[in-house]
Amino acid sequence: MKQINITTPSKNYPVYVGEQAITKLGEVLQSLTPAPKNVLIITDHNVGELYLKDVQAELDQKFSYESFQIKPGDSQKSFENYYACQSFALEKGLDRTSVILALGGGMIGDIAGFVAGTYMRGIRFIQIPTTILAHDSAVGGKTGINHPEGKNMIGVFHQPEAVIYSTDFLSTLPENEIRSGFAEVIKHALIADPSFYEYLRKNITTLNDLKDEHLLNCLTRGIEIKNEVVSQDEREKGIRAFLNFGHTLGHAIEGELRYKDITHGEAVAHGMLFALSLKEETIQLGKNLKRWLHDLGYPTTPKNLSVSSLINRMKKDKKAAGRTINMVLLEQTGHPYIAPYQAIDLEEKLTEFLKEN
Ligand SMILES: NC(=O)c1ccc[n+]([C@@H]2O[C@H](COP(=O)([O-])OP(=O)(O)OC[C@H]3O[C@@H](n4cnc5c(N)ncnc54)[C@H](O)[C@@H]3O)[C@@H](O)[C@H]2O)c1
Ligand SMILES: O=C(O)C(=O)C[C@@H](O)[C@H](O)[C@H](O)COP(=O)(O)O
Ligand SMILES: [Zn+2]
Repeated sequence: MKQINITTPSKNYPVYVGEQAITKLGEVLQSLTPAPKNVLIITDHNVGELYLKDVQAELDQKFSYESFQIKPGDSQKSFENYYACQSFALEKGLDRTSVILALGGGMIGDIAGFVAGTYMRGIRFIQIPTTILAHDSAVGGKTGINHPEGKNMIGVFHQPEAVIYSTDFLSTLPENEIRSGFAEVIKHALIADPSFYEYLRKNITTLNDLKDEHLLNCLTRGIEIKNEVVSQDEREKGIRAFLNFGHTLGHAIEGELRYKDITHGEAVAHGMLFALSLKEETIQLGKNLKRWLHDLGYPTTPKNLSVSSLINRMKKDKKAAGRTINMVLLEQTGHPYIAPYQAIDLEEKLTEFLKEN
């Protein structure tokens, strides 16, 4: 098992990654001060069915616990479910010593983290990620829920006590979720590490390659890159915005599709291709990435998207300032920067992009 230490101004914490990492859970909980009075596991029905018993087995006879399950899917990262989790926590008598366990992918990590960050003004939580994508979402402390008007519009920065990443849980992921998670791995490589990008290009030529040592390398290097950024800029005053590469359009697509019918990573993949298409210097990089993604089975952009609706959503992006849409672009691999755009200029480019992709 590997350990990566996350260092942020508000908290330092370990990420344990590897087969059977879940066996660390009891030890991690026992090390907390004050000792938790009780534990609340929040998960979704799919993950609950598969792995809740493994987590409960680590708690049995040591901690008193309750479990709460919500429906799967990003449309469930909602105010209604946030409220339902809070009500359950109150009913079950969680107090300020209690700990929430977020067992699932990024949807669960984000909503359960937000519940923890706001219950009685903030209690502790532990991330137990079960998707490849969650190498990104479980680290760095961004938590929150969606609003029909925009993705992750309501939330808090709240760091977990630990991340326990049991890679044996990843064996049941469906193919589209493997693609979704790998898109964020590609993002980390593109914004921060040209040699890691080359490694991925060479070694991941089919989804089948995403296992064993390659999978572990993807997760650990992705987490290290995220830590390098978040440790310098926890609250996104500057360089953390680079982690949003591909997200300005990606989030707009997810919102237009009502957080259904597309995975987060697929939407981000479209957003990265769009960003790379905007500058002469990265057009070839974008064309190569497009061919690779196609070979890995990523879908083309959804049809029937309204350009003006997408642009309206991009204007409300959290990086936008006044009427300026701030896009994360690359000078080249490993060199991200922020480029300001007026909506009218992006509209034309997006129309062209959607026709060709
Ligand atoms: N906080 C952050 O920094 C951050 C970073 C990236 C993404 N996100 C957020 O994360 C969310 C996406 O996360 P995700 O891609 O993990 O999606 P998800 O949590 O919705 O999981 C995807 C699907 O896979 C299922 N699933 C999860 N683990 C499984 C397993 N081991 N085996 C079988 N099925 C499993 C889930 O039930 C769900 O149907 C989005 O809401 C996105 O905004 C947050
Ligand atoms: O951690 C970050 O910072 C990121 O931007 C990581 C993204 O992959 C993630 O999707 C994040 O939730 C987007 O944040 P938002 O602030 O744009 O909602
Ligand atoms: Zn993301």
